[in-house]
Amino acid sequence: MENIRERLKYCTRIVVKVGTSTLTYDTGKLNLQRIERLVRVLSDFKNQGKDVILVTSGAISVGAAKLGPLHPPTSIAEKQAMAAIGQGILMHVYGKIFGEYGQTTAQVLLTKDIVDNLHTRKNACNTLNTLLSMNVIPVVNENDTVATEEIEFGDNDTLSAIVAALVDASLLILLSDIDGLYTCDPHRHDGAVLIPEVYDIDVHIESIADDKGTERGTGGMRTKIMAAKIAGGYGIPMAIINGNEPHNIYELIEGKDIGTVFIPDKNGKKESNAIC
Ligand SMILES: Nc1ncnc2c1ncn2[C@@H]1O[C@H](COP(=O)(O)OP(=O)(O)O)[C@@H](O)[C@H]1O
Ligand SMILES: N[C@@H](CCC(=O)OP(=O)(O)O)C(=O)O
Repeated sequence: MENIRERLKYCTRIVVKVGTSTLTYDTGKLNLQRIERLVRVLSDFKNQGKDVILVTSGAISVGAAKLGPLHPPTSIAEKQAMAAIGQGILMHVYGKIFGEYGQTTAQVLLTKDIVDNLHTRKNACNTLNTLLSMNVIPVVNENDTVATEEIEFGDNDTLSAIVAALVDASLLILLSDIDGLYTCDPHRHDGAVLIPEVYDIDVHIESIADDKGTERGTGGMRTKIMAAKIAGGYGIPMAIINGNEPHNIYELIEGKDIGTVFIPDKNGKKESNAIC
C-alpha cells in the first residue's frame, strides 16, 4: 500500500487549526512563546512556496482574560462581547509576529449560514482564494460576535475542514493538546494506544472519540473526527498532532511517524473547489 505519509511533503496548500488550549495558558492569556514558534514554522512554509491558512481559536479566552478574573462570561452575549475584545488582540499579535517574518495576514470571520448559502459561500471562496493568490496568510475564526446557535459551527475543528474544502487544500492539520487519536481518551482511561493511521471512519472510530475534551477545549475528539469526515469527503487528508511543539509540523510533513493521519476515501469528490 502506498505510504500516505511520504506524500505529505508534496502538499502545497496547508490549513492549520490551532485550539484555545494550545494557544493560551491556564490564565486564559496568550502563550506567546508557542505562538512565536508556530508563526515561524508557518512563515517558513510560505517561504518554501506553500500556501498557508491558519484557523485560530482563542478569541473568547483572550477577551475574558483581558477583562480579568472578575468578569467570567456568564451569558452568550458576554461571550460574544469577549470574542469581540479577544479577536482584535489575536489579530494584533498574529499581524505583529507574522510581520516580523515579512508575511501579510488577513482576518476572515465566518459563520455557518455564510457557508450554507450558495451566494455567500462563493464570496467566501473567492476572498480566500484571492488572498492566497496575493501571497497573504488568511487567519480564520468563527465570527463569534454574531454567531448564535442557528448559525454557528460551534467548534473550529469543523470550521477548519470547511475552510480546507473552500480553498481545495492538500492537507488539514489540527494542532491539539494531545498526540493524536487514541484507542480511548488517555486522560480518562489507562492503556490507551495511539492510532497512527485511520483509513475508514467507521462506527468503531466514532465510538472511541469522546466529546469530553479538556476544560478549555471545545468538542474533544468527536469534532475532530467530524472534521476528518468532512475533509475526507473532499479528498483532503487530515492529521492530528500535538501543538505543544509547533516544530512537530515539520516532522509530519517530512513523513515521520507522528500523530494520527486520516487517509481520505479514494472516491472523495476531489474536484477543484468542489464546495464552491
Ligand atoms: N479517543 C481519544 N483520543 C485522544 N483524545 C481524546 C479521545 N477522546 C477524547 N479525547 C480528548 O480530547 C481532547 C482534545 O480535544 P479538546 O479538549 O477539544 O482540545 P483541542 O481542541 O485544543 O485539541 C484530549 O485532551 C482528550 O482528553
Ligand atoms: N471561536 C472560538 C473557539 C471555538 C473552538 O472551537 O475552540 P477550540 O476547541 O479551542 O478550538 C474562539 O475563538 O474563542
